[in-house]
Amino acid sequence: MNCLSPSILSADFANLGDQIRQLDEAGAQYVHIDVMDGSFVPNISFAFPVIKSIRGLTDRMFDVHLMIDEPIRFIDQFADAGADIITVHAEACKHLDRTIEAIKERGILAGVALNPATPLSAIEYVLPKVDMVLIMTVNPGFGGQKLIPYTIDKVADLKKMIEKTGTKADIEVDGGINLENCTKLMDAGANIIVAGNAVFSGEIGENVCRFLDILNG
Ligand SMILES: O=C(CO)[C@@H](O)[C@H](O)COP(=O)(O)O
Repeated sequence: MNCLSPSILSADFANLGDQIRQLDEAGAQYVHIDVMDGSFVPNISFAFPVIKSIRGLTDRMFDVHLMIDEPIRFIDQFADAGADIITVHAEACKHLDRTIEAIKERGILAGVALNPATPLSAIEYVLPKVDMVLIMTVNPGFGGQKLIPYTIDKVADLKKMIEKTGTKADIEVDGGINLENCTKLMDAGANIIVAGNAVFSGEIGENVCRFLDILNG
């Protein structure tokens, strides 16, 4: 199934609750929550208190993307705050396998993310253990960037790798995705589309519906 995961990094934080309700009512299946620590990426966003405070507003999947160093230190807090899926960066974990196990021990879904320049071989051995692979289509840290074209080939290569190994991970893509380039990523094999600016600029409900029309073919 193809799903939309709007990134609330691009939301109006003064009206966050209302904007999350708009996503929910329009049918977005996931809420993408970007956590940044100012170390792994050159920006700082928000963390547990914000996630906890919006958890009661929707039953949609909370898709928590940790752009933080050594995320294993905080898995329990993010699970307690209400994450349904926690995605960690392969580049940020000294012990990636142990970190994935720590997420799974909490009974939630585990994802692994790769920066644009990181080869797929970095996740070869953990692929059977994860529920989702997140291919960054921009360098992480900021919303509103332009998609890096070579990442589309990377998605296609990941799709082949998943098929060849008989594994079942979803493929999520994130960064610079809009109504114009979204189909290319789906054709390459992505089935979970993250979009920030393209959802939150203008009329949120209408933007979600336009994405869902594309995702539903
Ligand atoms: O993780 C990130 C950025 O690091 C993304 O989730 C962006 O927040 C997506 O925003 P757009 O590129 O779609 O505006």
